[in-house]
Amino acid sequence: MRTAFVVETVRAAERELMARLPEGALMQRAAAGLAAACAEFLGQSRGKVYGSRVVLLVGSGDNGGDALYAGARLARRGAGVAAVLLAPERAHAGGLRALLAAGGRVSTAPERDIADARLILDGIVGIGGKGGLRPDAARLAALASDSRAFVVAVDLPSGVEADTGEVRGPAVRADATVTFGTYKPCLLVDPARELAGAVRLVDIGLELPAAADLEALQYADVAELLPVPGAESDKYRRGVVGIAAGSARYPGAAVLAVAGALRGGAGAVRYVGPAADAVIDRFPETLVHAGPPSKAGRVQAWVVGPGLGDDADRVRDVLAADVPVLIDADGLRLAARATVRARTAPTLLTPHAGEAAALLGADRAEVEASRLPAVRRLAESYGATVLLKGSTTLIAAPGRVVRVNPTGTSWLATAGSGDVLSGLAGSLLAAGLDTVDAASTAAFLHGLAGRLAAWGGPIGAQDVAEGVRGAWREATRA
Ligand SMILES: NC(=O)C1=CN([C@@H]2O[C@H](COP(=O)(O)OP(=O)(O)OC[C@H]3O[C@@H](n4cnc5c(N)ncnc54)[C@H](O)[C@@H]3O)[C@@H](O)[C@H]2O)[C@@H](O)CC1
Ligand SMILES: [K+]
Repeated sequence: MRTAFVVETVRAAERELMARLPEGALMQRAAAGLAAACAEFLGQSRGKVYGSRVVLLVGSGDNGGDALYAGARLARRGAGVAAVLLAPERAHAGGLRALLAAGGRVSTAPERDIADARLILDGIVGIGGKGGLRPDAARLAALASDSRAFVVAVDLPSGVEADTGEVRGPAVRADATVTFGTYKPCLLVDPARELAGAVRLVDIGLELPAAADLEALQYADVAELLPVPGAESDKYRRGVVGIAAGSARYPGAAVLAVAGALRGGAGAVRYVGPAADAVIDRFPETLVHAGPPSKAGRVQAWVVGPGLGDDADRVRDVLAADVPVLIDADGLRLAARATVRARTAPTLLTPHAGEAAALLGADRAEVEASRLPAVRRLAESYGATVLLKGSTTLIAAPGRVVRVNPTGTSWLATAGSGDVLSGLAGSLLAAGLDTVDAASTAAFLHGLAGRLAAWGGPIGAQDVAEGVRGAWREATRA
């Protein structure tokens, strides 16, 4: 599991460690890791450290100190290093001395130095940043982001909100971020994540609490969670998932949800609704039923909503079932909050940003700008697990660590792709995973399937569904 911690927790762990180490030791560890990563970045772009022009953007805190010490190390290896000091009298004194002693200099022409640089280190602010970047810092951030240089953010891109991933004003756009001790939430959650580039973690020996503030499944976690049929399995023991989706107007949503469900590990898929012919045509293995969901026969989990139109009765009937229910698309509009809260079996909501905004009474843009607070709020207000779809899909449940999906791809932003995801997650629920595991495993497979299917080109929702098997294989092989 990849984990991230908020600033307060990182600070506490740093204090605890600093008390046991000689003064400055922690910063030296950080700077050494940072310099090594920079040397590698310089090497990768077919050059070398010796003779490379490096510019340090130095704020007045320890983030600037890291940049200065790392710059000193690069200068000792022959790089031409210039430091742009935002507040010369408050720059980290030890770091500046080290840089000058190693042959580095203070820039007197920042614009020219930045334009000539091959590598820029953003040491403007780290976890001590408060509010939006001040104007002089914002100007440097813009110069660096627009430059031809490879930009390395120190700890995090200056200007982003460390704990939430929000970006409220100007910020550095980095090609890579070298972060210390642990990931911070902003390195995993958009819009900040997008500004971080490739993230490198430098171990500085922090001891962090067992419960993270944010976590992301890795291949090994997914492999462990995915249900594998045993010798004693039959279709009922593997779980039956019910799909209440589709309408005369939108039969395709039913087909796609079933397509996802068939690849999600349940032993059988039961379809209930008016699109049975379309479903059977495409997937003859589906069990279909024309009456209300409660009369369809036993299922271990329901998916309700994709392409449902205004069929509130079907939603009400499904919500009355005493099994886990996934609510998506039209179902989200039709499910009363009080009904969801009153359920005793688990509920999983899977809105995209627009649907989440409608449920929260907020703006879509606001939800997209602050995904992490939004998904937490929604989970609390419904007393349910919420999977918020988007550029970084998040999964929250009351009392649980929020999960972020690491496998997304923008090619998944295609019609019907969400229907496949809901079927897939519903199938995993029926197979016995809890709501958080089912949602995060489904998002992981779905993202991977999208990537495998896309290969850098456009895809449709059917391609994603067909990619799930390959994704499953890849996840369990690792
Ligand atoms: N505390 C530790 O033990 C370690 C800290 N390290 C580094 O230290 C950083 C934290 O250092 P600090 O606590 O000094 O804080 P920062 O250096 O992150 O930021 C504080 C400084 O930035 C300025 N600042 C704050 N908000 C600003 C804004 N909106 N616009 C412009 N300037 C702003 C402040 O005036 C202050 O001088 C970490 O991110 C990391 O890079 C590492 O050296 C590892 C060890
Ligand atoms: K920074």
